[in-house]
Amino acid sequence: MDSVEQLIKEIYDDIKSQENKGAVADYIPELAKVDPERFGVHYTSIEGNEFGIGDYQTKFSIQSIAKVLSLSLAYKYEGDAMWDRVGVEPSGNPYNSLVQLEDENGIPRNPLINAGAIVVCDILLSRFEHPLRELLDFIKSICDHEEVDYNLFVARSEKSIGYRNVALCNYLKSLDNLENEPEDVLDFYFTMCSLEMSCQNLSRAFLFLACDDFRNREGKQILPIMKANRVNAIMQTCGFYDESGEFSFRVGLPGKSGVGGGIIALHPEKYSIAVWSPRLNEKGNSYRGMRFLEEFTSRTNSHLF
Ligand SMILES: NC(=O)CC[C@H](N)C(=O)O
Repeated sequence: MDSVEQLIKEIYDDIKSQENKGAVADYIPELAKVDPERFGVHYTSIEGNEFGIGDYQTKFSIQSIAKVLSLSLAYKYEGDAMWDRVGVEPSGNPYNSLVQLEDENGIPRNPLINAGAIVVCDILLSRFEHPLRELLDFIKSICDHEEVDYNLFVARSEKSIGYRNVALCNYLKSLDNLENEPEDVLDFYFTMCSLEMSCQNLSRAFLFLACDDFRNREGKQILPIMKANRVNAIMQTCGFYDESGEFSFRVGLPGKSGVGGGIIALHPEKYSIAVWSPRLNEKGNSYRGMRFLEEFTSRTNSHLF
């Protein structure tokens, strides 16, 4: 463990001493207020060894990282029937793109782009009486009941400018791929994206996807192994939108980014690691997060390929 700690510290210090590039996502007014120089990393091994550095305990807006959690919950209950409504192919397009939906009859390419995540929200809305509470309980069950919550200021802030997501949602409805009213689905989507977690919360929470026989504190398995494997496969191929190939190439792990500047990545049967740094590259992924993880998997020789 010492050497992993040492390595994380070295890479962290090294990247911190270099110019920080990119820009904070300011299209969501609340997110524009975040200090762009925040930088945190937290590592959790499947044996439970942990190490954090920098702002690893500060909660931030996890945004699209939440899409993996809602997908896991929906897949757990809905099973393979959900793949009739959302695909599992990389889109090669930005996360909020509308272009493929018309050609592909309203079936989004995958559940990690906005259109696909909106369909997943619709599935949860139809299945549960209190879907937001259900999602939060699910997350608490995987992160040892730590304090995590939605930030309703961020949700409202996104709603005030969420025109593209309104368009996506209405379009899905017109193509018959939403059961609920677009307004309700969007409220759920924006609130889900407003979830706040720290790097420490995230790397602990994602162990259920890294570890085949993961059991939470109550001794429960969260997802059957084959389902967890498939969620990982979707993260590997679709977790970084039109930079998914690049992340696979450079970092070589399943992972997911969010416009709040967070990235979670995991190595099956070894560890889960979260990085937060709000400045984003032009594809909307954390500049330092990508750099850190590339260095980390190169120097630990844990690129999966
Ligand atoms: N990539 C992201 O994190 C995008 C999520 C954000 N809530 C949006 O829909 O624009």
